[in-house]
Amino acid sequence: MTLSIWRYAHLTLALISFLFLSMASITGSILAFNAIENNVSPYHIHQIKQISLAQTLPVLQKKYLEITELEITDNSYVKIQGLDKEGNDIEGYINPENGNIIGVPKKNNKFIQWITSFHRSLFLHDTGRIIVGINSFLLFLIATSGSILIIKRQKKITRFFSRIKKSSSPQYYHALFGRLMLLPIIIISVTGTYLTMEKFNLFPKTEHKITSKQSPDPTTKKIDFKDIPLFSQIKLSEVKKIEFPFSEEPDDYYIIKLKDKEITVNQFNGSIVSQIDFPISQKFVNIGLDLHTGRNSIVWAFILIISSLYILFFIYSGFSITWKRKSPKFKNKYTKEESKIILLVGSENGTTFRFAKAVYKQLLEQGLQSYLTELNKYQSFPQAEYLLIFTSTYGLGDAPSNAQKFEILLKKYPQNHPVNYCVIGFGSMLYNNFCGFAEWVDKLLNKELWSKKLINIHKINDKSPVDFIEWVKEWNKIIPIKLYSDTKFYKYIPQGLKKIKVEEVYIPNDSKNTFLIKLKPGKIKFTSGDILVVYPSKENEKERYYSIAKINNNIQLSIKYYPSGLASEYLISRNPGDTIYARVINNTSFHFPEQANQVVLIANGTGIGPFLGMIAQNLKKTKTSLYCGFRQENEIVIKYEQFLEEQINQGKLLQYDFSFSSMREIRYVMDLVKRDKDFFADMLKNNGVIMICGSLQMQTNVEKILDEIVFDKYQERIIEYKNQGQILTDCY
Ligand SMILES: Cc1cc2nc3c(=O)[nH]c(=O)nc-3n(C[C@H](O)[C@H](O)[C@H](O)COP(=O)(O)O)c2cc1C
Repeated sequence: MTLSIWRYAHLTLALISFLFLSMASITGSILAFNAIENNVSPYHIHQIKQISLAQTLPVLQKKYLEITELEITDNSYVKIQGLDKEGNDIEGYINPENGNIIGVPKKNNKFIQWITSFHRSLFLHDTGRIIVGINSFLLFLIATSGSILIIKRQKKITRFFSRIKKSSSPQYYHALFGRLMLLPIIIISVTGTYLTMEKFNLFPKTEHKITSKQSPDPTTKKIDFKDIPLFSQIKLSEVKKIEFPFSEEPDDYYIIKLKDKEITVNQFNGSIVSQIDFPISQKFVNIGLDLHTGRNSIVWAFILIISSLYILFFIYSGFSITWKRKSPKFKNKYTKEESKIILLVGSENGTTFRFAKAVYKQLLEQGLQSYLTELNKYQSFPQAEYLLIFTSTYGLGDAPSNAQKFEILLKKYPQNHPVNYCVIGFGSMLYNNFCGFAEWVDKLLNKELWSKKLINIHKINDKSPVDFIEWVKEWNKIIPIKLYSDTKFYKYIPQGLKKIKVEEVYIPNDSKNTFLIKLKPGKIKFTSGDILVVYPSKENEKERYYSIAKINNNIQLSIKYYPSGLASEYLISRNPGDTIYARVINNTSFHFPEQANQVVLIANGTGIGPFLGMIAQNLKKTKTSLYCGFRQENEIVIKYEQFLEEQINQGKLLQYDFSFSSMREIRYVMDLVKRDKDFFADMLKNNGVIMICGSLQMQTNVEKILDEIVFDKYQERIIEYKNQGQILTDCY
């Protein structure tokens, strides 16, 4: 709830100001670029902070007949006006160390003047300045609300700069770069706001004037500049302008305008005649201008350019996040209020949606008012006559993510009239809980007083159109609304498949229970932890997911062999040189953590597969340990051991430990974790990362033990570490 308030605040502020901010960022980056140009100009005096007036003025006095004015510009150029030894007028930029003229002042570049005026006031004078000031303040609020969103995302303020779970989504980059650019953007916005407020005199401006009683003595001989103590104290960087006395009259003085005061100095004895201290707000204006424009530092001006460009990126990525959130994945023709047939879908990877959409399309073709949505969007459907549930199952018989709220919503929104329902479950017979979630949904609906079961639950194994047709036939028998009963209407021809060459198939002599296959990836981009989706037949939509190890730039898969299993049977009978059809899924949530100080990899069985690649790719030599459980020590395990020993010798792995569950002493990988409990508790406490790959049962057991371990030692819960991205899992 609070998250959405901040999110809406962040979005609303961005919506109000994005046009202005885009223009201000573009013009701001041009001006910051101009500041760099000015800084590298030969007229820019870099030692301006070291040279005093007592050094410069005598040099000028010697070189020129008369100096009327000396000015230090905002770009640290030293400019003089006066007469040369021949009595000719001079005006130019000088080198304050030798007094030589090094350039003639030019009029400001028209384009830069135009950009400056647009940046400051949008060519709207005072109104424009007010708009600019307000929008600068809005930028400050956007940065603040964005910071709060990051704190909420990271759970704790102290984790503000901790690792963000990597993904290729715009959210990830928005948050990642948002944190980096936060400080400069806050500085830009605060100084922008301050400078506008100052312009409108919103701060008190009391000047403090001190006048000396001492009257000048015209008979005294003029003393040398270098002997005037005040002139030795004042550095050129503090000066804005010096007006020299017109004549040798006693009441003609040096008027020295500094950044924070104006001093009138007696030309004969160098005493201070009067001093006006500018208000403190003037000092802040100078600091504000330095920070807002980068006029005095190339590095800061460069940071300002980068920040301005990032503001443009944040506008783009922010709107793309909102667009993705708001834009419906699917547009219904009829509303849920008027629809008679409601199709509710639970799907993680979209295949179940495909079947539901194929049915939905046919219903629309027959002019039937139908409505298709996710199970998480369940509510009351006032006109519903039929409720068709299509859902897959994940985890250990759990709901896919877009169906997790269904049980609560079902209780919350009882239908107010009888509705016929049927459930079509999508799952895989390879799992113990085949279509477990669909069964649960069927049970829940059955209990509702308003529900009437139309057809018994149908279970579809492995997205099989043949299985689906069985349900269609049953439906067609009972319901007058007819659906196509040919598999071709429900088949899916996978797109974007790549041909990949087989390099080697390693089948151990003692057991082919687990085998390795090496593939030549060609130009495909991938890394260890990504997923290879293998299609045993190009025309067939059946697919299998395998976790990739990247070793010597090849794809290596560790595969469990299922006799007569579609994909494992297919892969084990490949020969070197054969090609297979596959595609890579970029699985960013299970990549080796780049920034972790320590990583522990935990696996069982073929779960070791991606870890072999991650270890081989550990060129940074991050402290990495591996714990793995197998049934017994056999040929493939010895092959793994040999590989891991090599990695230890190369410094890519610290240590590994294997457990065996069918040897004399029965040990599971959980037992190894329990044995090294202090090590696990401490490494998590010290921001280490644990990666788990293998069976879901092993994941559940390991997480349970880790939970006990961190609770015993530090009274913490494992869920917190999971939320912080310190426990990464890829189990099946
Ligand atoms: C990690 C994982 C866990 C799964 N768990 C189960 C399960 O417990 N029971 C089951 O019947 N199917 C399970 N499946 C299979 C999916 O439910 C099945 O592939 C389904 O067709 C996917 O549909 P979807 O693409 O719409 O999400 C699992 C699949 C994966 C990848």
